[in-house]
Amino acid sequence: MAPILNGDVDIVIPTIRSLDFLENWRSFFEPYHLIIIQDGDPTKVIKVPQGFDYELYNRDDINRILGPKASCISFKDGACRCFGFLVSKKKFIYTIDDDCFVAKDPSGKDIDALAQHLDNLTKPSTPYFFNTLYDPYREGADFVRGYPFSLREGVPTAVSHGLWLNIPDYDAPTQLVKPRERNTRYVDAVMTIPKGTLYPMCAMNLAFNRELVGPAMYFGIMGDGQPLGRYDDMWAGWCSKVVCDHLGYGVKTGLPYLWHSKASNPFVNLKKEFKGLFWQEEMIPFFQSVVLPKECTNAQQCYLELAKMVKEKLGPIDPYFHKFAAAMVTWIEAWEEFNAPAKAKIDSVKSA
Ligand SMILES: O=c1ccn([C@@H]2O[C@H](COP(=O)(O)OP(=O)(O)O[C@H]3OC[C@H](O)[C@H](O)[C@H]3O)[C@@H](O)[C@H]2O)c(=O)[nH]1
Ligand SMILES: [Mn+2]
Repeated sequence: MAPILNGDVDIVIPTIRSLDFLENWRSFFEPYHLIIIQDGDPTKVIKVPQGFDYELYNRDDINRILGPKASCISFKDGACRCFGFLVSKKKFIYTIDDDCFVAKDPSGKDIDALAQHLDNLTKPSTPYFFNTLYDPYREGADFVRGYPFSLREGVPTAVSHGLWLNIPDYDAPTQLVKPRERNTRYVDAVMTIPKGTLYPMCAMNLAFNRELVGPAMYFGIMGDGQPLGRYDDMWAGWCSKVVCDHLGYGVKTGLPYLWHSKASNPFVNLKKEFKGLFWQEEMIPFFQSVVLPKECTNAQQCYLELAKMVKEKLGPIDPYFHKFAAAMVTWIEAWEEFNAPAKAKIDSVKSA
């Protein structure tokens, strides 16, 4: 793949707090364009540190730009970040939370997380056969004996999922029983998540190829007025993984690390996550059973088919999933409006 230029990347940041953390990233982020999604009170002024090239959207902007379609963008939840994915025109997205800082590798060197993500995204993935020496395209590694030569070309990588030192991304029950647990383990590896395997995608340190999988990176209707929260990235991770598996794209996890500085309130988190803790026992078998039609040849078409399946298969769990399926269609309508001129198969879903 051609080398990535600064102009090929947007950094999307959801914030309901402050952007002071950007000072810590200045040497790595200043050459790139930022898309800041200001959640919460739109009258609050969020200061962007001097010298960054950015566009900032608050709730009033989202409502003005999307009109009635704004109903598919969450309010009072980090899920609002997907508005930035929608309005971006770039090939690559990196999204990061505002309480994440530059981590150091075991040698004490600052980790340029964005550079590692872009390296992950420009090298192939190996979803069809696991390489036990991890990333075979990395300097100093290769495919091990017995690895089929017919599979060594790999497939395009659509998602790069990074990790976090210090505060781990635990669910509320785990946070409650292990309040002082910190992740101090730096694992020097990047792995492809095998085809057919789902994973808990965390959006704290996440990059993806917007052209390959952008339409499937919808973070759902969470937060204010919704029965669920903190399953925004999980939902997007399950949807994007089944879409990548169907389209023959790869998903990687591992390096880079960043430093997650603060734990969110576990009691608030428990309230947000509560229904998800048991609904996920039905959502995950649903995603594991998804078979997308071969006629679906891009992420938009796959996503509209998924929306139909969500309505049919998860709708019986709770009326929320009917709303969710409708929001998935609205998201694709908005995506088409802002991106692909070609009309997706929206009519067929609408008539379903
Ligand atoms: O109402 C809100 C709450 C938060 N944000 C922004 O979202 C980012 C994550 O917020 P926070 O660091 O408080 O949550 P964590 O529990 O650490 O994050 C995990 O869970 C929520 C997300 O899925 C996140 O990706 C996970 O890592 C941060 O930038 C907040 O400012 C918001 O916009 N609106
Ligand atoms: Mn956090």
